[in-house]
Amino acid sequence: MAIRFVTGNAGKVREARDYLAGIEPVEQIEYDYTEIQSDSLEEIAAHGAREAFEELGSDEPVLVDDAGLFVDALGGFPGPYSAYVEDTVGVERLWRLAEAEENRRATFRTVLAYADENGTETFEGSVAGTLVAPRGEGGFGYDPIFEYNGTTMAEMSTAEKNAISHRGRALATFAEWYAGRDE
Ligand SMILES: O=c1[nH]c(=O)c2ncn([C@@H]3O[C@H](COP(=O)(O)OP(=O)(O)OP(=O)(O)O)[C@@H](O)[C@H]3O)c2[nH]1
Ligand SMILES: [Mg+2]
Repeated sequence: MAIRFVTGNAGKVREARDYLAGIEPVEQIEYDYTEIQSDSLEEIAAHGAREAFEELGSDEPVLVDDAGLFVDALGGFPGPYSAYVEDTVGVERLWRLAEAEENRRATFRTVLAYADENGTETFEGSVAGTLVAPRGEGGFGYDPIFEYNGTTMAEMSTAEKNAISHRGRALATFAEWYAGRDE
């Protein structure tokens, strides 16, 4: 059965399709579920997936992805507020904030929430890296300033990014659970 990926972010869809190719088709649905205010990506994603599954109707499962960039020297900022900060401060100025710090380590986290008639399951993935001056044309969001092993995520192909990224890791855990679930 197709999985309805509820998101306005085409980059997330590209990565999920690349990872789940041969497992299940992924359909993008642009439904604006409530992103509750919380420190927990898991709570935000699980709440969104449940709401979307109930509001959208039909029995096809839904998937929601809530992600954030946690900068060590900034106490984890912007974290769950990463989309708001991308829109207001912007990626370039967030880099300039980090540039002033000696410690430029950051972690990207994503929580995937899957909801169907049996309930809601969540899957987390994270990756630690270093913030750098923007490089690369691929990816989306903060990818140009997030370096992993000498390469920014915007310099990677979708498959290369999936092999190391927070989302790729969450998708791997999800795919393993999905293959073993009772239908
Ligand atoms: O460098 C990045 N590499 C990634 O892999 C990645 N994944 C998400 N993001 C950014 O982090 C915020 C998440 O917010 P978010 O989870 O609410 O997503 P969104 O608002 O873009 O879409 P959605 O809520 O409709 O799914 C947004 O600013 C995204 O651009 C990423 N940046
Ligand atoms: Mg969002």
